[in-house]
Amino acid sequence: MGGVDEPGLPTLYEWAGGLDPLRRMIDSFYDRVQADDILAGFFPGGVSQGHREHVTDWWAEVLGGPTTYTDRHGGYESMLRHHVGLDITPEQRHRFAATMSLAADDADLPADPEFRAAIIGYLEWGTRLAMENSRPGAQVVEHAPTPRWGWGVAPPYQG
Ligand code: HEM
Repeated sequence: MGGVDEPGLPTLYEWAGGLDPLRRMIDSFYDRVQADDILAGFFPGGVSQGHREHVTDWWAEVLGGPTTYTDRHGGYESMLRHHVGLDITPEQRHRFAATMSLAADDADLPADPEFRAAIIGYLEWGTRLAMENSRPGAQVVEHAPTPRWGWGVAPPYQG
């Protein structure tokens, strides 16, 4: 699976342990969101199973796994469309990112600092883009590939 890192490094998807751990993280994340005083309002009636699956597929693809979100769920354009007009505040963005970090713990994702720094980097980037794109009248990038995230400046510590 192609990634943005040097050849020979595992993808973040592989390091995470594949789809099941990511599914556990997203499930726990949305369970927390449903009970959250400032985020629950984005999902009236709760977060559907379909939404949870789509977002899991998005994360898997971004982290270097299968391209299911692009192949079956509409790719970048569909993800973008879901955020336009939400008018996400800085406080909501921060809560979203902090909650995902807790959900990664809940799901027992690898806890090594290099892996966690990489996924928090993606979260910080992604939530800031989502917030900017969600402002009323925002000039959005309408077409783009689904991003691929890598280890960045801290490659995995492999002993
Ligand atoms: C790293 C940051 C983010 C990622 C990866 C992400 C991912 C996604 C994806 C993939 C979808 C579309 C699901 C589908 O195809 O059905 C979606 C929808 C949505 N996201 Fe995000 N999102 C991010 C940030 C945010 C933030 C910061 C908020 C609000 C605080 C938010 C609220 C929503 C809402 C309300 C929907 C639409 C639900 C619906 O109408 O079905 N997202 N998100």
